[in-house]
Amino acid sequence: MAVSLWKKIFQTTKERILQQRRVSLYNVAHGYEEELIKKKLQQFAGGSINLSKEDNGIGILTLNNPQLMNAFTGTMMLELQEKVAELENWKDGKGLIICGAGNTFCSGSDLNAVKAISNCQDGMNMCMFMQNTLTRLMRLPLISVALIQGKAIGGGAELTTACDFRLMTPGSEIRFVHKHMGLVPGWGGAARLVRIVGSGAALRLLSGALKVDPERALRLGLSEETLLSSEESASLEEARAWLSQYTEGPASVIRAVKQVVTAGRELPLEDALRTEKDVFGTVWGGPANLQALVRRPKHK
Ligand SMILES: CC[C@H](C(=O)O)C(=O)SCCNC(=O)CCNC(=O)[C@H](O)C(C)(C)COP(=O)(O)OP(=O)(O)OC[C@H]1O[C@@H](n2cnc3c(N)ncnc32)[C@H](O)[C@@H]1OP(=O)(O)O
Repeated sequence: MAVSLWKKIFQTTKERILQQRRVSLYNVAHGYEEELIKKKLQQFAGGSINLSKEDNGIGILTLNNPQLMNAFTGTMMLELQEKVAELENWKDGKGLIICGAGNTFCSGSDLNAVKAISNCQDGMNMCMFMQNTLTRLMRLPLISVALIQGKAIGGGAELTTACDFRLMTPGSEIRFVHKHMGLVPGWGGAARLVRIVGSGAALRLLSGALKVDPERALRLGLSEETLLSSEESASLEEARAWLSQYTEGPASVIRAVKQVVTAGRELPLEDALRTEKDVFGTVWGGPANLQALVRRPKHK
């Protein structure tokens, strides 16, 4: 009886944590028509989003449309949503690196597609589609890093803010060019940028459409580190090594760490505390905890 009650409580907690992660910001109640925009996006094909899941629990997500500086075509937006869903179901995952093919990050949305869907309804639906996807990406229980080589422009700059950390290669730049396009960020990039660099710096970056080089990004706290190499595979190796400092250890614990930080970042204090309690319950008395109690490590 007691065992089945505990099982039920544990199951409900787990479901609650999972639900919180997958919940979409927008649905029909907001006038969002996902099937409509998916059909539209399908018409603008090209490029791909590639995901490789390594045995060490690190995923590498590559934006692959180098002819257009990895601009997001419609089908790439759809593929990104699919890959995020795949990562949500990857129980052994601990970390994620997002990078671009051809040694550049991403130049935002494909301007050819944007021109064709420049009416208000399509624009709103595309905006809600990308916000839903990038919010799910941000909430993945994986420690995520944007590896910025070359240029991260417009929506590409926004994508970097959906990651926990940004690493830049020498000579790379992040630039919110939206103002020059008569726009503001619409993929959630402004809201996230304010939380990363503060409202004053965010206002300067957006209203000036300023180029952010690695030095400025470090000063602003937008980037964690400037890597030594700007060569494609060497910088990926550096990013892997950087991330491994934080993903060392059992997946259950690393994922739990990300979950409590996500709750602290997003929820009002009391809700964050409750989530922390729920997540704590998933690791307390778990294998890693029991093994540590046997080993009794000294943290000198
Ligand atoms: C909310 C998101 C928002 C939205 O649309 O809703 C945005 O993302 S707005 C921002 C959209 N992006 C841009 O305005 C970028 C425009 N492109 C550039 O500024 C430059 O191409 C740059 C800085 C990315 C790269 O410059 P570079 O000199 O290194 O290369 P090229 O200009 O020769 O580019 C090579 C080739 O790629 C084409 N290209 C680049 N970006 C895009 C794009 N976003 N959409 C479509 N095509 C793009 C560029 O036109 C060149 O093709 P070519 O046939 O040789 O002209």
